[in-house]
Amino acid sequence: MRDIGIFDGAGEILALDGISAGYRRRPVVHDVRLGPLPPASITALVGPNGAGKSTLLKGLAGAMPVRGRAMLGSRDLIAMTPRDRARLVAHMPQALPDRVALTVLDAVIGALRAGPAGDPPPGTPKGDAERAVAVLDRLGITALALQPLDTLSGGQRQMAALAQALVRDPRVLLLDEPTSALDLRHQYRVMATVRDLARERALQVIVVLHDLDLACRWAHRIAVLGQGRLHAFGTPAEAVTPRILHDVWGVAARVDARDDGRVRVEVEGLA
Ligand SMILES: Nc1ncnc2c1ncn2[C@@H]1O[C@H](COP(=O)(O)OP(=O)(O)OP(=O)(O)O)[C@@H](O)[C@H]1O
Repeated sequence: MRDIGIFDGAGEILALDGISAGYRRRPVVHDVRLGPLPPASITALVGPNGAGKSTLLKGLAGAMPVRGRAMLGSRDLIAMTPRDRARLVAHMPQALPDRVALTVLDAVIGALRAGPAGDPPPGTPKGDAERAVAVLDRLGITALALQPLDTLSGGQRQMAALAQALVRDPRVLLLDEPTSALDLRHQYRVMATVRDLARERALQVIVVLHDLDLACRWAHRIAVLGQGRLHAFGTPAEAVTPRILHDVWGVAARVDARDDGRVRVEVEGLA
């Protein structure tokens, strides 16, 4: 397998086994077996609207019931108590934070205090407010700290939501379309920050993305979900093929392999 930029080093492998989830007895995610996901890596979860991507993330985050196993090293996230899982997993949902009068800084501090958080890396400031400020700084949004959420643009609220997930110092970071409202500069900033954090802290990152170019550019692994089932998993070149684009998205597309092992997708029409 041609691999791109996976970092050597510490960290635990994540592997999903037989994950199923649904709503009021309507199954939506079916028996997903995914992995092993290397430590310190980004896995992009892609697929058409309604494929079950958000449902899968919510299940892993403990926000809805789920069957199966999600092994982080030797620990099963699904079998853990909510408190133990909250220490390891942070979830940025698709829905943006409410338009409330809370400032960004208070919202990020609130996220940190919402439950038991992970252990911060050495050198992290001790106080909750200092920890929150450090995350805003890392994301380049310190200037928003004292602005109320209800005065922010959609993209700014998306950055605030990401800060709420990052401040918890998780081992597993689940991001649901974190760049959908962002301009090019902020898309780059978010993906580069997430990549750097994955490397520095040996995080597992699973990120839902609709933009396949963004996914192929930043992710080490791509998982393709269609109608709640896993259709492909591998490096971008392995998982994003004309056949998969045809079968899962219903489009006719050209996929150009690049020298660096990444791919570029050109949709030419509907299949
Ligand atoms: N709260 C809910 N109650 C009932 N059904 C739901 C609920 N949320 C999602 N669904 C259904 O589950 C299916 C999968 O939805 P999900 O949001 O997981 O898909 P997705 O792949 O994230 O889609 P998108 O790319 O459009 O965000 C859809 O058919 C959707 O209608």
